[in-house]
Amino acid sequence: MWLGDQLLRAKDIIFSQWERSYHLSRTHLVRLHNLRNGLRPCSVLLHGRPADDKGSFPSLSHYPELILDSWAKKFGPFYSMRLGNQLFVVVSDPLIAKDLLITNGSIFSSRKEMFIKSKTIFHGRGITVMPYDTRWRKHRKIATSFLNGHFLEDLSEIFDYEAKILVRELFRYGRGGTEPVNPQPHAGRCSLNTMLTIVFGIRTDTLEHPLVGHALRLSREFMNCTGPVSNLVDFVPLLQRLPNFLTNRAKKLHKDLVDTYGGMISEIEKRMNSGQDVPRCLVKTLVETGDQEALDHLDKVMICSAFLIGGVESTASIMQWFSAIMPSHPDIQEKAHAELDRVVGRNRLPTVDDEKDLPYVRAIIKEVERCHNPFWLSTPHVNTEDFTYQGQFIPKDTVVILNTYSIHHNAERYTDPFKFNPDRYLNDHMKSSESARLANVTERDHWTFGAGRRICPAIAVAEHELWLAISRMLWAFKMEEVPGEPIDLKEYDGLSGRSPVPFRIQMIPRDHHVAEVLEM
Ligand code: HEM
Repeated sequence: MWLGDQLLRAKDIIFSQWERSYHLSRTHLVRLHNLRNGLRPCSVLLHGRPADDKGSFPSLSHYPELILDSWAKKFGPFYSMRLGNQLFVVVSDPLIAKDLLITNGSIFSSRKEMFIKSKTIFHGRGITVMPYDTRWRKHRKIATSFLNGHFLEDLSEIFDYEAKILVRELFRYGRGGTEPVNPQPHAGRCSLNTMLTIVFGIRTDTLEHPLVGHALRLSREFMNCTGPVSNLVDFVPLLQRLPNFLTNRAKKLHKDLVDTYGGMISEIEKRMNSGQDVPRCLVKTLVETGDQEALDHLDKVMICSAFLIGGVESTASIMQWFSAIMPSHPDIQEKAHAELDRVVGRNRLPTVDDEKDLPYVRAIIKEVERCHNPFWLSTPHVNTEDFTYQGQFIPKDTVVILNTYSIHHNAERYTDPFKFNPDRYLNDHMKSSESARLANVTERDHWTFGAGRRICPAIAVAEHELWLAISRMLWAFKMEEVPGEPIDLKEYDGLSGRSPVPFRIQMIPRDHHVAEVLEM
C-alpha cells in the first residue's frame, strides 16, 4: 500500500511538471549549454497524456512517433527533450541524420543502456543493445557473416520453400478462399522458420508446433516491453530499485529466453560433442569459435535471442501490414496481377530472378515499408563524445532518436505522403540495401532499416524473404475485406516494434492454377 502511494505521488509530481516542460522544449538546446556548465535543467518532460474522450491521444508511451512529429512541426527537425535523467535529441530530417549518424558515425554509434531492454532482458549482451566497442564489433562481424554473402546464397532454397509453404498454408486455412483467414500467425511462422534455420538449423513443420506459439509470444513480449521513450522506469533510477510490474515482466522474459534458446543451444552442443552431424547454422559457428572469441553461454543465448526477436518481428510485421493494406486497394492489386501475369505467367510462382522485371510489385513492398515502418523510432543511437552541431552542444551520452515517421511523411520528399501509392517508387530500381548506401540521402527510398554503422545488418535477408513472400501472395490471391470486419490501419500492437491489431481477410485464389502450382 505504502509503495503504491509513493509511486502514485511520484507520478503526480512528474505529471504536474509535464505541461510546463512541454512549453519549454523550444529553448531546451540552450539548456544543453547550461548542462555543460553544471546548471540543472528545470524541465522534466515525461510520459503521455491520458486518452481523450475521442479515443487514443498520442503520447510518449503510445504512438510516440506522432507526438514527436507534432513537436518537430513546432520546434524544427532537430530539437531536444529530457525524460527523467536522460537527454534526447530528436532528428526528423535526412540531412541531419546523415551528418550525425553517418558522417560522424565514429561518435554517434553507441547505445544507451536502457534498464528494461539492455540491463534486464539482454543483460548487456545482445548485439542490438551493446555499446560501440570491440565486443560489439565481434558480434557484428559474426552477424554480418551469417546474413550476407555465401551463406545467404546457400539459404535461397530455404527462403524459396518457406515462401511457398506460407502461400500454401494461407490457401489451406482460408479453405480455398471460402473462409476468412488471419494472415498474422502464418507470416510469423514464415519469418520464424527462416530465423530458426539460420540460427539453429531447424524449422517447424506446422503452425501447431509448440515452438511457433512460444517463440512468437517471446518476440511480441519483447516488442511490448521495450520502447525507446515509453518506459518511465528506464529514466527514473528510483523506480528501478522498487518492485514494479514491467521489471518483473522483463525478468521473466529474460528467463524464458535463456530457458528456450539456451536449452536449444545446449542440445546442439551435446550433439556436436558426441560427434553427430549438425547443419551449418549460427550456433554451430558460435560453438566452434566460442573459445577464441571468449563467448560464454549467456553471450550465445543473447546473440541468438537478438536474431530470433529482431529477425521475426520485423519481416513478419511487413508481411502483416501488406496483407492489412491490400484489401482496401483493389486497383493496386489489379495492376500487380497484370504485371505478374505478363512476366511470370500462371504456371509457376515468381522467383528472385523475376524481381528486376516486376517493378510494380517491388514498389508495393517499398511503399509498405515507407507507410508502415515497424520501427518508427528505429533503435536510438548514443554519442560517445561531446559534439557541437549547427552551433548546438550535444553532450556525450545523449540519445539520438531518428523519427522516421516524420521523414516518411515529409510532403516535399513524398508527394501526398499519407496516400498509399506505389507509383512513387516505380522509377526506383535499387534494392533497399543499395539505396541505403546512396551518398545523396535525400534520394534514399526510406529509412526503415536505420542508418550509419548500426544499420540493420540483415537488409539483404529481409529483402529476399519479403520479396518471395509478398510477390507470391499477390500472384496467388485476390485479397478482400471480410464484410462487417473493417481493418484498423491506425492502431497497432507493440512499443518498439509495431504490428497491426488482429484482423481477418478473404484470400481468394485467383484461378485454378494456384492449387496446381502449390501442389494442393
Ligand atoms: C523488414 C525487416 C527488418 C527491419 C525493418 C529491420 C530494422 C532494423 C533497424 C531499424 C535496426 C536499427 C538500426 C540502427 O540502429 O540504425 C536494426 C538493427 C538490427 N537488425 Fe534489423 N530489421 C529487419 C530485419 C532483420 C532481420 C531479418 C534480422 C536477422 C537477424 C535483423 C537483425 C538485426 C540486428 C542484429 C540489428 C542490430 C544491429 C546493431 O546494433 O549493430 N533485422 N534492424
